[in-house]
Amino acid sequence: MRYFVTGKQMKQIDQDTIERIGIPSLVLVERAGLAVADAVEEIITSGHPDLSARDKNKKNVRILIACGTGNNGADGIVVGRILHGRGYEAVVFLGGNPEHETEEHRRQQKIAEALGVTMMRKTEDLSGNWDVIVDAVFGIGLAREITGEWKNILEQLSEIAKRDGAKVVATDTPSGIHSQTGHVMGTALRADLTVTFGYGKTGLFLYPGRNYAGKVRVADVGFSDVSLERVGWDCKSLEESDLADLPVRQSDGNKGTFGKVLVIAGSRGMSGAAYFSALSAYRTGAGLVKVLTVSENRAVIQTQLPEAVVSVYDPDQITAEEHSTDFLREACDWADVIVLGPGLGQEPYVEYLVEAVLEHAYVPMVLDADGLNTVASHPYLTRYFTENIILTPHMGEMARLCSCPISELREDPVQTVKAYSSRYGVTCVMKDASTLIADKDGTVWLNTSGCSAMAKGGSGDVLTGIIAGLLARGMDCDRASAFGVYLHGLAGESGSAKFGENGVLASNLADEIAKLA
Ligand SMILES: NC(=O)C1=CN([C@@H]2O[C@H](COP(=O)(O)OP(=O)(O)OC[C@H]3O[C@@H](n4cnc5c(N)ncnc54)[C@H](OP(=O)(O)O)[C@@H]3O)[C@@H](O)[C@H]2O)[C@@H](O)CC1
Ligand SMILES: [K+]
Repeated sequence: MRYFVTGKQMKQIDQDTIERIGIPSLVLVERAGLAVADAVEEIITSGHPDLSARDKNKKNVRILIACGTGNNGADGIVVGRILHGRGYEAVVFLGGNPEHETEEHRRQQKIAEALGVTMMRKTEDLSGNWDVIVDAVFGIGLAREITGEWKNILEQLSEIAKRDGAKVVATDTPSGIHSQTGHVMGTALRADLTVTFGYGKTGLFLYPGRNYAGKVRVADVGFSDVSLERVGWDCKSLEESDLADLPVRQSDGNKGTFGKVLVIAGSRGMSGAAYFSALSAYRTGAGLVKVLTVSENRAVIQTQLPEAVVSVYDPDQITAEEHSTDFLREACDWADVIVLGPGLGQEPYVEYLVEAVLEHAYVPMVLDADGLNTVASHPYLTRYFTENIILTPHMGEMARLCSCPISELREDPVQTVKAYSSRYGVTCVMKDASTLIADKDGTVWLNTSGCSAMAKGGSGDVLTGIIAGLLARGMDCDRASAFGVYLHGLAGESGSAKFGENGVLASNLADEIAKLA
């Protein structure tokens, strides 16, 4: 499990480490600079074929370290000093008003001066022919939109990097990216690699920040989890080693042991969503899957997925009249887990169907797609929400549920999903390029697996089925959601490796999940 923090939390961790624990700031800055210098050298010697050929003569490798006036700049000066000491042509650019330089910054300048490191202040000198640019302009101290001189400098650095084909290594955060929201604050310098200190910063994993950060490496520079526990964190994130926590399949189990999933999905002329959810629930390990759908879909689903039990209804019989939905009560009683919504459509009867299921279900439920749209158009249905419910809206559906534009939801996505879950006491999976999951207690998971292959028809139905499968295997709503999203992303990655990001289909995702879950 990884923990991501906001810039503000990281500052408190800094403070706790220095003031309470007693590790001097000088030590932290030194280790931060060393971690970046090592990463730069790694790029020079391995990642960049042109450079490794010239590595025999380190003096020919030209590295620019662009430094701001804060402690991010102080880290940068350390990077310059270390690389200079290792024999590279490392040049430190000091930008901004010298009167604003921090104590650490001044201390590092003195050391660098004593060792003969080249330092310059004129922006005209930026235009060398650089192999690597180290961005040490702004870190977690970026406090406002970037304008004026710094905007010009960062834009100039972007152009120079492009022109020279230089690799850009960001120190802690790419300058211009908000460490909490991932927003571009006026302008930002795109990195190939970001070496971030202590803990991942949420903004490096949310878009557009994620695009600017490139590969992210978290370097241990001396912070301790003791400080993290005191200060708190913003989100959790699953990693491959967490898959060991998936429930083990009992060797003496039967199909009842592994849970019965009821998929209430599909509408006239629309059977695909029901099929993908049911297939994925089975592929994730559910013992028995029943699809409850309109009569017209019986034949096609039985043919596509003979393993599923298919039960049907006539939509014309579902009305506001109470007994018209009695069959739904019986179906709910049968299930250990319910999926409600994929491909249900938005005909008037769907409101009565959704209400009846929400009212009569006492087991964990994944509410998706048209189930969500129905709740958005009939907000009174939220009164049936319980902690057993997982909502899986994409951003458009979330905007409808919250009655506000997507742009507003993205202003602070972590807070958006947290506020919704806490308000209604549900688990909410807000699906986006970086999906966020929040439970009723305010814990947020940020998912880092997956790729653009996931943005395709049927992909959401597969995710719904995966989460249902994990619920059927006995996981709690919050963990089933976080693990489901993570596995879904991994399935996208392994599917892409076979078919390419353009070629992966929802059915491939369901097939890949079989090997992962
Ligand atoms: N001991 C430690 O603390 C450790 C810290 N570490 C490192 O320090 C970094 C945090 O350092 P930090 O707090 O000094 O902030 P930093 O990111 O350098 O930026 C502040 C400067 O930027 C300026 N500025 C801000 N926004 C601006 C804007 N829009 N436009 C223009 N200027 C703007 C602001 O100016 P001011 O607001 O004062 O005018 C100030 O001068 C952290 O990311 C990590 O790299 C590690 O070494 C571990 C130990
Ligand atoms: K930076």
